[in-house]
Amino acid sequence: MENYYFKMDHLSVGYNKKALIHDICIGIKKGEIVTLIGPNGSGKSTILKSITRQLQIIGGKVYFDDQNLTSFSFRDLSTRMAVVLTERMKPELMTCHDIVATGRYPYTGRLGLLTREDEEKVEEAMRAVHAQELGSRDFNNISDGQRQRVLLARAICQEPDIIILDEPTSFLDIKHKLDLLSILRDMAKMKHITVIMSLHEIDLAQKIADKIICVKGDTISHFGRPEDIFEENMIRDLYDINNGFFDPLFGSIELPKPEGEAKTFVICGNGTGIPVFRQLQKEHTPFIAGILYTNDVDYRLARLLAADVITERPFMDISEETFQKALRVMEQCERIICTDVPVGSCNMRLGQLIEAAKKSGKMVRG
Ligand SMILES: Nc1ncnc2c1ncn2[C@@H]1O[C@H](COP(=O)(O)OP(=O)(O)OP(=O)(O)O)[C@@H](O)[C@H]1O
Repeated sequence: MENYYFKMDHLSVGYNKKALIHDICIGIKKGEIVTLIGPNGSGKSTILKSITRQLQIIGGKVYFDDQNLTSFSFRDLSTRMAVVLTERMKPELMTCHDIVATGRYPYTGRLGLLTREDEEKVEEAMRAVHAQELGSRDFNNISDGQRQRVLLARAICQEPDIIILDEPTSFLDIKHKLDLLSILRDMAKMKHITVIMSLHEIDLAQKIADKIICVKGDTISHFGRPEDIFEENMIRDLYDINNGFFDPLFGSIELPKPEGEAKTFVICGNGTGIPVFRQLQKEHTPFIAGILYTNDVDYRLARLLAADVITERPFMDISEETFQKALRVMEQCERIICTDVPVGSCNMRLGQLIEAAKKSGKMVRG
C-alpha cells in the first residue's frame, strides 16, 4: 500500500470473534475527510469502534502514522486521536465544562489540574461549537444536539491529529450541522487533521468528504471520490431504494412519482415548473411536463416526478415533431397548468403551445 497516514490493512471487524465485515483495505492521507455511508446496521459504527480500539479487531491490522495501532499506549493515543462515538455517557455530577476539560487530561499531570493555557483551550473549543452558555449545565440534563456539540468541543480541545466521529450530525439542527461540518473542514484543511466519520445525510457526505466508504453486506462495496460514488444507481443499490430517488447533482431526495393515468399537463421551463411539480406530487396528481430542454433544471426534476416528459435537445429550435407530440398529449389531458415560462427565439413553439392551451379552455396559471 502507498504511504498513507491511516491504513486499514485486510481488516476484519465484528463481534464475538465473528467477522461482520472483512478484508477492508483502505488508505487515508493526512488532512483528508473520509466519510462512511451505508444502510442501518451495515457496520459503520463497528468499523469506527474497531479503528479506535473500543472493539477488538478480528483480523488484519490498522496503521496510524506508520505505527500499528495496537502498539500505542492509551495515553499516547489519546493525545493524537479524538473519538466522538454515539454511546451515551452518563457521567455523575459533571458540568459540560468538566466534560470538555477531560479533553485536556492527556496533557495534564496525574492530578488532572488544568493550567491557564488548558483552560483557554477549553473555552476556545466551547466557543467554536457555540456552547459557552452550556458551561455550568449538568451534562446529563442537556438536549441530544447540545450533547453532540459539547462532545465535539471536547474532541477539539484534545488537539488531535485524527478525529473519528460516529454520526456527529444526527441530532443537530441545520445551523449546527453546517457549523459542525465547517469546523471539521477547517480542522482538516487548515490544520491537516484527518477526519473519519459516519454520516446518514448522504447529501452532506457528498459535499464535505474527500473520499467515501460505502459499507454494505460483509464488505466495503465501494471506496472513492464522491464524484465517482454519487451516481444514481450506486446510491440506489447501496440503500436498496425502490420507493423514491436520489438526485446526485443536487443531493436531493425525492419521493416516488404519483401513480395513475396523467390527466394534467404542465407547460413550463427555466425552473418555473419545479414548485408546480412539487405541489402536484403532494396532491398525488400524476402529470406530464413539456416541452423541456434536457439541460433545463425543470427537466432534472420532471424526469423523476412526471409520468412522462416531452423533451427537446438543448439549444435547438423545438422541432415540428416534438411540437405535434406535445399538442397531441396536451389535448388528451383534462387540465393544463401554464407557468410564466419565458418564450424566446429557440422555444418559440412553446408560445404556440400556450396559445393552443388558452384556446382549449382547460388552461390554468401555475
Ligand atoms: N455489541 C454487539 N454485539 C453483537 N452485534 C452487534 C453489537 N453491536 C452491533 N451489532 C450488530 O452489528 C451490525 C452492525 O451494526 P453497526 O452499529 O455497526 O451498524 P451501523 O452501520 O453503524 O448502523 P446504523 O446506521 O443503524 O447506526 C448490526 O447487525 C448490529 O445489530
